Amino acid sequence: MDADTPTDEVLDELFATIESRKADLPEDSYTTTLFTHEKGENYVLEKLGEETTETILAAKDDDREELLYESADLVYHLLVLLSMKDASLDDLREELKTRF
Ligand SMILES: N=c1c2ncn([C@@H]3O[C@H](COP(=O)(O)OP(=O)(O)OP(=O)(O)O)[C@@H](O)[C@H]3O)c2ncn1[C@@H]1O[C@H](COP(=O)(O)O)[C@@H](O)[C@H]1O
Repeated sequence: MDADTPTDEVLDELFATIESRKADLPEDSYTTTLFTHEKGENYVLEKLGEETTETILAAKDDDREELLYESADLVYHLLVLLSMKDASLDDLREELKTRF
């Protein structure tokens, strides 16, 4: 993924990168540390809890910049969790579509 990626493709690119890290487990990757952590998926669940709290605090502070930053952290960790559980971004899209 790079800065030239069209905005509407960012989530797909990010999810593809996460899937690639899951397959290859390169050493210098934060995503790899999530897939290989000694606490297993519990570590990602903890991170999701932390990022959720930080997102809520940013909203309560009316800090738009921080809200977007923490929301991005939250979405990234959620996508890692979906990948870890062998669910995909398309599965998420399908679920959302059933609610239209
Ligand atoms: N989108 C992300 C992304 N969002 C958050 N993070 C990491 O998630 C961690 C968040 O944990 P913390 O909140 O503890 O981080 P922190 O900076 O100490 O604290 P805060 O200021 O965020 O509260 C940080 O280490 C961030 O770098 C991410 N790490 C990777 N990605 C994407 O994943 C791709 C692959 O990354 P690697 O696996 O590292 O190659 C990258 O190209 C990015 O596109």
